Amino acid sequence: MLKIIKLEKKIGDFQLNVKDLSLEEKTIHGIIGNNGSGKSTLIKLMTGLLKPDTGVMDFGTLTKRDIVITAPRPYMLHDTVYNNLTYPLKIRKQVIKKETIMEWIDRCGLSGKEKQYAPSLSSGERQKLSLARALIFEPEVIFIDETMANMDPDSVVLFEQIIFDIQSKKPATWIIVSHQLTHIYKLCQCIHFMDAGSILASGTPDEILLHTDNPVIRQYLSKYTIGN
Ligand SMILES: Nc1ncnc2c1ncn2[C@@H]1O[C@H](COP(=O)(O)OP(=O)(O)OP(=O)(O)O)[C@@H](O)[C@H]1O
Repeated sequence: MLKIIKLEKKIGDFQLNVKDLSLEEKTIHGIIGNNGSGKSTLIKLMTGLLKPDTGVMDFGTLTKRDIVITAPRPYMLHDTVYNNLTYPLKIRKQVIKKETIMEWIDRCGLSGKEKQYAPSLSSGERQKLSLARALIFEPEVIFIDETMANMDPDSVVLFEQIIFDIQSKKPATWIIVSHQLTHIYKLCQCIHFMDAGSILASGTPDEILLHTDNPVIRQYLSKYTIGN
């Protein structure tokens, strides 16, 4: 279990205040909520990119090396697509097999682009590469902050399949921030709704996305059609 107790962070006028959040491991979690509700701030705190004012985060025996976060506008190393994929393996002193790198390039729909300068990729392609770069070293916990927002629908489905494939073989813990609710509904086993810096509700996709009585969540959902 990844546990958070009384986590607080003030940034300007914004106050994050997560009293108690427990995330079951080897499960796919979604974090949803309106713009500015604190989703990115929460996962930046959880991954150590931001320092909390107060609070306890207990991730058991997991260390920073087991955790990865991908951003909506991912940073690309000033190098080739291929070398962007070898980097996470190098820093973790893992074996680099050309075959594995090429497999990931193919798998995420970047075939033929291995020698391309990564910063010259399109925004959707950069998101695909950043996800491949995050997954290639088989992390225990993966935080995805709207990293599929610029992908075309086929690519979103491709990554959904990659995620399901990983879960069937060597399950990881996923925390996915997204406004793509159909995608969240399909993927996640547990959904957490954020409002004004706090977790307003947690539950199954059906409880949160289909059958909630909460007026704030209903208002948020009223803009969406959740389906295939
Ligand atoms: N460096 C900063 N300085 C001032 N305010 C900030 C800073 N970083 C975040 N905030 C504010 O904190 C609030 C929460 O931001 P956050 O990015 O966590 O929201 P979010 O739920 O991820 O939103 P979105 O759905 O738009 O991505 C916002 O109101 C934002 O303007």
